[in-house]
Amino acid sequence: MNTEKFKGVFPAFYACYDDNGEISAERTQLLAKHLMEKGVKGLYVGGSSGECIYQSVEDRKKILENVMKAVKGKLTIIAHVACNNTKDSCELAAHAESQGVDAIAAIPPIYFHLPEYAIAEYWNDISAAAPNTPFIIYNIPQLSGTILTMSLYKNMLKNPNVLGVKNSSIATQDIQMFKTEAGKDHIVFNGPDEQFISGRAIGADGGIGGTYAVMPELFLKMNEFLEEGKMKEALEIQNKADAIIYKMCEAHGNLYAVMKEILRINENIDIGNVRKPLPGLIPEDIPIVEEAAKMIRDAISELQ
Ligand SMILES: CC(=O)N[C@@H]([C@@H](O)[C@H](O)[C@H](O)CO)[C@@H](O)CC(=O)C(=O)O
Repeated sequence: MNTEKFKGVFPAFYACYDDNGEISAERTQLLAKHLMEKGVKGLYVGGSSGECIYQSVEDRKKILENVMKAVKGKLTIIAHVACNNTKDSCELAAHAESQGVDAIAAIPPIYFHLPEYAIAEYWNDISAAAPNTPFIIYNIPQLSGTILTMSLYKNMLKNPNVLGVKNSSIATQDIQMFKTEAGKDHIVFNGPDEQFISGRAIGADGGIGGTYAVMPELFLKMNEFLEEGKMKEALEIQNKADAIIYKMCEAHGNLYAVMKEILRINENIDIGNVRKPLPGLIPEDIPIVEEAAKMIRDAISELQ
């Protein structure tokens, strides 16, 4: 497998809605082009930040098709396809392959706590529906309720299409364990943006993050510094990024609602609001959002 194209900064793509809350093809393409111009390596489409759990199969196909149309093969595209049932997930996996994505990804099944052999079967069924596309396990135990154990990972590595893990668990040590187990020709992505540099330092090849899209410059610069061995400089930016994330998390509205508003303020890009039941912004959130938007502008202007 060519793993080079998976190394770097991958914003988790946001759901782009029109003013009625339906998927907007135009706004999806606009955001994809905007991020491409910022110089990111690729996009992670249809994950948590993409509000996948609140979208229909048709919604998700439409988003991916428009991202593919916008980037025209110039970015590495990873499509998250899990739908919480095997049939729909396989349909999205086959669709993603037909669109020419670089990899597909999937969380484990949620709600019922299934035995590991059933989780492996779920992932392998999805992978088999896109037989010519690498498969990435999305480990996000705090949301999915399932931990990617080493025994489950070892079992999954028997599938030659398994490329690695997008690791959103909080312990960075997990990154090291997945990396060591699978070896050089596999990939591990850092999930928590708050510890981008720690994840990269312990072995992550790149990062997929929900907050990158509002401040790609900061994550690109951190990545650059890390590649040059400049840890002190990278840490300085990480501290600023973390302060911004904590500020954004102060709002009553969901983090994605905050970030969509920040895109409007800082970039003049309107991708609509969040879909219910995610809470939208309330008037009291506006000063918080404005402050976070300014913190982002300041941090970018301070980059060397
Ligand atoms: C729990 C969670 O949502 N984690 C995010 C982080 O990027 C997160 O938004 C960020 O670290 C802020 O807390 C990502 O790992 C999720 C992600 O990349 C996705 O949208 O699929």
